[in-house]
Amino acid sequence: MSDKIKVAIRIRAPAKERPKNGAVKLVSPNEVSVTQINGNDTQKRFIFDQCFEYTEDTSQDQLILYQALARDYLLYTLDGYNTCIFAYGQTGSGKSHTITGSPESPGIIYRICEELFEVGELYEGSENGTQTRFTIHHSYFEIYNEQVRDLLGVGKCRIREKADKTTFVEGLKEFEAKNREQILDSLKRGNELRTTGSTNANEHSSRSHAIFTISITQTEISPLGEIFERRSSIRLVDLAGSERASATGSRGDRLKEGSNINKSLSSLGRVISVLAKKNQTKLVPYRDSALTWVLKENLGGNSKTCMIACVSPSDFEETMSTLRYANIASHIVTEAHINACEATQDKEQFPSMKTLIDELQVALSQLKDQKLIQDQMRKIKLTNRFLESTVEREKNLKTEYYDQCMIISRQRDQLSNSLYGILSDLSIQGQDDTQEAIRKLQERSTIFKSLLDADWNFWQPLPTQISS
Ligand SMILES: Nc1ncnc2c1ncn2[C@@H]1O[C@H](COP(=O)(O)OP(=O)(O)OP(=O)(O)O)[C@@H](O)[C@H]1O
Repeated sequence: MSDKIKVAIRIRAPAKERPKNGAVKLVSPNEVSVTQINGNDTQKRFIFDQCFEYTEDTSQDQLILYQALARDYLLYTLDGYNTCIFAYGQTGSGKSHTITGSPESPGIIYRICEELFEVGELYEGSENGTQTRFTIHHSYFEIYNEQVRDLLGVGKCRIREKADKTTFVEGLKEFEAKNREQILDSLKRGNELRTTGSTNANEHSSRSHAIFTISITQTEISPLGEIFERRSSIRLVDLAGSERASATGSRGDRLKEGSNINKSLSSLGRVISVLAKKNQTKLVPYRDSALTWVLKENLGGNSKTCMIACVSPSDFEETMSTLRYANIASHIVTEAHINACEATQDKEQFPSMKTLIDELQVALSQLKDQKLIQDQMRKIKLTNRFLESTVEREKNLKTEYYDQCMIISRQRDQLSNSLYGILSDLSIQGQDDTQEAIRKLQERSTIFKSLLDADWNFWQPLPTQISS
């Protein structure tokens, strides 16, 4: 799909250190006027896709810019397009403020991270049997004095060309991120390593071009095991600022850096003007600088790209130069397409994903078996506890019965003694007392029998039936 590079203008809040020879104003949401304050008050007007003015509430300004402009690029990326937002402008005009910002006044990267994971959670999961997985990676590098340096990994990297003529940074480390904090932590670490320096125009001036990339892989697996994959990335580029040595007061290293920055921005300008010409047949000089070589696809290939041109409200010459540059860029057309591949096209990956599904199914059935064993273990433990309490109860019962048995045995002894006494009496006293002795004997024999019965019951088997 052919797509024009979108160009937006952002007018920053006035800064004390800036010259006051111009007045940049918003005429309408897509038009700015620049007036030169030189007695004649010459005015020029420029039309762009969108224009943003400053207000007293910096944080609110950041939110408005994100919602009205940058969010669309996150959504395009989620649709599967490669996208890029780059901030261009003179030094101190608010590029880093726009791209990164600060925790108090978060810029585009902060806000993208916030929404990316929220949206990721919504997309992920299962619907109609189709599983969707989201994987997010990020990388961060700078181009300083024409050298590429990984800000998250170690050392220098090289820009290489692939067989399909796209370029990539060889050796650049990509890190997976599971949440917003992991990306923001990398951003903080990278910014601490990024080359900055102090100039007359900006106390914390970026002396390198910084490129932060978030890559998203969305994998959908249908119930039949077919795989549909989208891989896309969003590049957030904070360019070093164009500057005039006289304005920045640079010397020594700062001067050398400044000259390299200007060279690469001029080369970006040349690439932009070649690309902006309709039916251009001229070779695009991407190789002229590391910056244009690495941004090749974003400027003239498969990418939806947005340029945010940052300007100061009162600096006539610099603002005019930025707006002219932006105006040329607004004519560039890129060819963005959704980076998706279906299972049928992705034959190499298909068998490996099928193997993965088979392995997952085996693991699942093993887990089910484990669950069964756990259930049985629980039952056995319960039965065991029940058996223990039954044995304990039996023990107590036996003790009770034993005590009763002792009592009975004592009573039986007493009874037999008494019987023995009666029989002795009988033999001593003679006939008259016989009747009385027999009566006593019968009475005691009844008691004796009942005691014997009780004794007999005691030896009945105990109730031993235990349910499992
Ligand atoms: N729109 C804005 N509102 C409020 N403050 C801003 C705005 N733009 C920039 N600033 C402030 O101005 C200062 C310089 O801005 P910033 O560092 O973003 O400029 P820059 O274009 O990245 O400069 P350089 O090219 O030198 O790195 C910072 O303190 C920043 O917070």
